[in-house]
Amino acid sequence: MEPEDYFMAAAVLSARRSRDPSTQVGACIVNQDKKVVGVGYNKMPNGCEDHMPWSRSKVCHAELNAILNKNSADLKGCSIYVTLFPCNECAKLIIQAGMKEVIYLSDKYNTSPETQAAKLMFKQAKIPFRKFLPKETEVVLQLQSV
Ligand SMILES: O=c1[nH]c(=O)n([C@H]2C[C@H](O)[C@@H](COP(=O)(O)O)O2)cc1CO
Ligand SMILES: [Zn+2]
Repeated sequence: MEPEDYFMAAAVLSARRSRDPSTQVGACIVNQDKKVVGVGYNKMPNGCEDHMPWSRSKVCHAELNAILNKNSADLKGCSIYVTLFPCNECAKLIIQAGMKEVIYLSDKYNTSPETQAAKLMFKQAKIPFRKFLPKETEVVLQLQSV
């Protein structure tokens, strides 16, 4: 499997854990040695899952969780693979963490002010973003031993 397909597949798989009924988002952070250093998905804050109805405003975004889950000292020079273009709040985190590029799958909220603000900030911070172009468009997982 191509490394980039693997990284985006890790983001897609992570998104599968999200309990957001409308949009499941996954993020996978990769360092300059092409090692995965953090993954995350959009979820309620720990311990709050059972006490609140699902609410978009209370959720921790996939990018935030991937950053907090990092297993390296810092994220300087890392790339982030995301299944949805980051919002303005996540863009700030990505910029401040010193990441070097953003690779996204969907840009379905392209016209929203949050996405527009995120793109503006990435441009100003000179962090390139590009749409992911897979080598393989489908990954089949077999979880049963034969
Ligand atoms: O950067 C992001 N990261 C992220 O995790 N999300 C999550 C928050 C919500 O749970 C969901 C968006 O919900 P909706 O499609 O209903 O607006 O995606 C959304 C964005 C950008 O919109
Ligand atoms: Zn966000």
